Amino acid sequence: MSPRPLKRKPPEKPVNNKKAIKNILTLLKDHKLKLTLTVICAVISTAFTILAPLLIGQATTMIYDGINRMISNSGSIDFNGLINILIIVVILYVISSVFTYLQSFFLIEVTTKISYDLRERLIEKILKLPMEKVEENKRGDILSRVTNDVDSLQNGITQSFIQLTTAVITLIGVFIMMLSINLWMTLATITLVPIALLLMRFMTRFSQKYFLRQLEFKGSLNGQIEETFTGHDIIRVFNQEEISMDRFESDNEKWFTHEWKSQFYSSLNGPLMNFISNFTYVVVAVLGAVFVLQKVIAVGDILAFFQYTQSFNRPIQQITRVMNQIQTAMAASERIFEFLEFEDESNPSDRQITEIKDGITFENVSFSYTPNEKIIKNLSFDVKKGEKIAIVGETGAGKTTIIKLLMRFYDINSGSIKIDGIDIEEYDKDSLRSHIGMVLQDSWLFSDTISNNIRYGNLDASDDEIIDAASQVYADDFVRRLSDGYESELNEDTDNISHGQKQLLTIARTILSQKEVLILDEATSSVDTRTEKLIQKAMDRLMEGKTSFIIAHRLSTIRNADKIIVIENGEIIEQGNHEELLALKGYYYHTLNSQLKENMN
Ligand SMILES: Nc1ncnc2c1ncn2[C@@H]1O[C@H](COP(=O)(O)OP(=O)(O)OP(=O)(O)O)[C@@H](O)[C@H]1O
Repeated sequence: MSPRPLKRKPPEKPVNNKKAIKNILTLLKDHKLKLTLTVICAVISTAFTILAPLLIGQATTMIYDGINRMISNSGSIDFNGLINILIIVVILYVISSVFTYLQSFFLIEVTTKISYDLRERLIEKILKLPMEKVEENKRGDILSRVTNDVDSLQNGITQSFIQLTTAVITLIGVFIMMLSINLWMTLATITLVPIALLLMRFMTRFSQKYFLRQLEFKGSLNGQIEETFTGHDIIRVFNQEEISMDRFESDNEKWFTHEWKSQFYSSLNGPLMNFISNFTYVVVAVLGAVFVLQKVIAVGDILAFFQYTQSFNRPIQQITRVMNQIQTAMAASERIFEFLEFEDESNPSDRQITEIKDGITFENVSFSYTPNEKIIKNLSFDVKKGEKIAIVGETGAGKTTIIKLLMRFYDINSGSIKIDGIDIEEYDKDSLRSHIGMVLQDSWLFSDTISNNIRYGNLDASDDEIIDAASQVYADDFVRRLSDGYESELNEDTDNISHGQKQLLTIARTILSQKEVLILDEATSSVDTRTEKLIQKAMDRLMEGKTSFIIAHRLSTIRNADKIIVIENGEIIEQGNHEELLALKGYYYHTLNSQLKENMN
């Protein structure tokens, strides 16, 4: 298959907050019970923490009064009362800790389940996407959505839920407690809140756009890292290290700049909030001193009030901090849902193909990937059941495209492709594909044992059937020579067996799958002559009695094909069997001759 230009994603639009929140809410909807429990636990644990300073304040007043009594010789500190208060404080803190733990416990259950479901939905979506969508999205970008974005969303929900609920409850509770101590001091504290909120909004708006761009570059960089890794040997062979590095550096730098800016603006929040908080502290201290002198409030109350002022500022700081996480989570949710909202591949018919009786016909088929460029032009040919048809032509002529059309990876623009006289558009796509087996140039094997790789063709196959399939394609010999035989593990890039051996294994897999129609994309990469002969024999064995499409590069291998079609720029320029095409003295004749001469040389 010919390489395709990589498409870069267009610059991302700013987050649609309303939609992102709606999407996050739909995720939370299924977990109402646990979320309610989380909130209840948060209320209890926070309420108990809020009560403690008041009691500690009372204890302080008790000590203060006791010392005064001792000075005036009229009594001493009420130690019993003091111990009672302290015991209650300890109990409050213990209960509060238990409920804080429960709050996290319920929430983690919810968020990990949400991530689990999202990952599953994303993978399911990848498998259901139409071909063009898969091809137009970079692998690294999709990978980044499944891993990074799901993680960011999970962290965002966990952190924001815990911190927001605690912060709001604390704010309300502390406000009530402060009011119960003194109205004026409370008013002085809360007048500074709107200023803090305004600053917070300003900073968040600034950092938000950088957060989003940062995620985008992360996706792009992931794609490049993956390409550098998978194409490592190619990059080295072509001495393209520098270009690769330049490309990487440019995106890495953009990531760096955006990450730096987003972190910078969000980190300004902390010092600003601290300043406001310290300012409040001073105002309250002055007012408190005046009120104590006027004997309006007790000394312990001042101490309690100071603690409340701090507890009042902390949630505001927490909210600013959490705002950034919410922004990241919303950006992540947007990228996740944008992907999930792609239309699935349509499959309107459920008509099944039980058996192919007559054959396959292409009638005046035209097709283009992009509106302006016709790749297949008015193509007509037919293949009878059990026949072998070879498709030949220069690279980029459209051979692979013909196969993609037969598989219905793309829909044709005009004409029709028929199986037994019925348009393939009238069949269920899965049923159509289930009758077709493929052996491609890039033999796709996964990291598992050799026997499981062959078994992929038919999951119910017994060990004997696997060995039989391998023997039929002459793979049994080399497999047995491996130290663990059929149980040998192929590594991630399957580079522990040769290219030719991989081909033999994929042929064995296809033999096992017993498909009626076969598509063989002949490997162009050179394997040694002995393996090449083995592969050829294996392919012949595979094709026995099947309807086969062979995309051939070496014309010597298709002499005995029932029909050969020569494609040029998406059109058939010659068709017939080997002898007929030789007699034409056209493309086939000349190409075959030049290939034979090359071989002799
Ligand atoms: N997904 C795609 N989007 C746009 N153009 C494409 C796409 N796939 C292939 N093409 C273009 O269609 C033309 C035919 O490609 P095709 O892969 O069918 O050629 P081919 O004959 O199989 O080539 P090769 O022998 O190199 O595999 C090429 O010009 C190719 O660039």
